[in-house]
Amino acid sequence: MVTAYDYPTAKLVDKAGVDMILVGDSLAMVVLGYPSTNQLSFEEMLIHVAAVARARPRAMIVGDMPFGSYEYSVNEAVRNAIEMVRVGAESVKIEGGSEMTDVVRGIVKAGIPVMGHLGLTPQKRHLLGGYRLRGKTPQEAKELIEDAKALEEAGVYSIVIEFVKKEVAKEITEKVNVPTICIGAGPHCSGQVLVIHDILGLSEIRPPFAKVYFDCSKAITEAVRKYVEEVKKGEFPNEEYSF
Ligand SMILES: Nc1nc(=O)c2c([nH]1)NC[C@@H]1CN(c3ccc(C(=O)N[C@@H](CCC(=O)O)C(=O)O)cc3)CN21
Ligand SMILES: CC(C)C(=O)C(=O)O
Ligand SMILES: [Mg+2]
Repeated sequence: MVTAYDYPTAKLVDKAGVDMILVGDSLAMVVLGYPSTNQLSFEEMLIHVAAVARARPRAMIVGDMPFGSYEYSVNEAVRNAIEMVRVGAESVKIEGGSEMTDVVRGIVKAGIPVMGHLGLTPQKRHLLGGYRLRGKTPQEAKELIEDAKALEEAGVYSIVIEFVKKEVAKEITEKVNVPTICIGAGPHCSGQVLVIHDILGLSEIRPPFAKVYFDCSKAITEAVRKYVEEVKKGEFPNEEYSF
């Protein structure tokens, strides 16, 4: 799984062969320039889910429920999940464990597959005390395993495990019967996910677990620098591009 937030990127990552495209709320930070994911509105998320859906990818589209769109009540969570599906999401992801089981049940009852998200849940970072590695103490490990079981029991079809000790992610993967999709939680998971801007070297804040596969930032700056230079020199547009 990889994130994508717009039409052309969705086309490109789908062509690369991913199984799932996550329209993550990381959109807030990597595309919209907000300081955290907490600033993203539900309306902004809908615009990006719709853009990805227009690419009609083969991969399944997972829409990340933004902060404030599923916490007030089960009713509001279901209403918003339905809105996500109306604009093109094929499943939704919500952050949280045992405390979110009623919301998971409600959304699944409405016919929408729900993906869970445990460990470092960025929307709750003030409560967790920052973007820190989770599952370091036996108590934290125990809670994560219990949360995973509670989510499975509530009906999630998969669980994202973010920035958790690899041994704990392994134990969760062994103890639940739904696939685990990990990010910064080691290799002993059913699948992996990364933020596309991290893969391409286009993010300012890059977590320690994100690998840059190709640094596009230099290529972009260089291409535009050349264009500026050619325009200033009067080399562009030349005959070929003039009509
Ligand atoms: N570009 C990007 N990639 C991501 O994977 C991502 C985002 N943005 N934004 C939303 C969350 C935030 N994530 C993050 C962000 C920072 C750290 C990080 O630097 N952790 C430090 C400690 C920082 C602290 O103590 O607050 C570490 O070394 O553990 C980890 C995960 C993962 N998610
Ligand atoms: C990193 C993934 C799991 C995510 O939630 C996001 O991109 O918002
Ligand atoms: Mg997210």
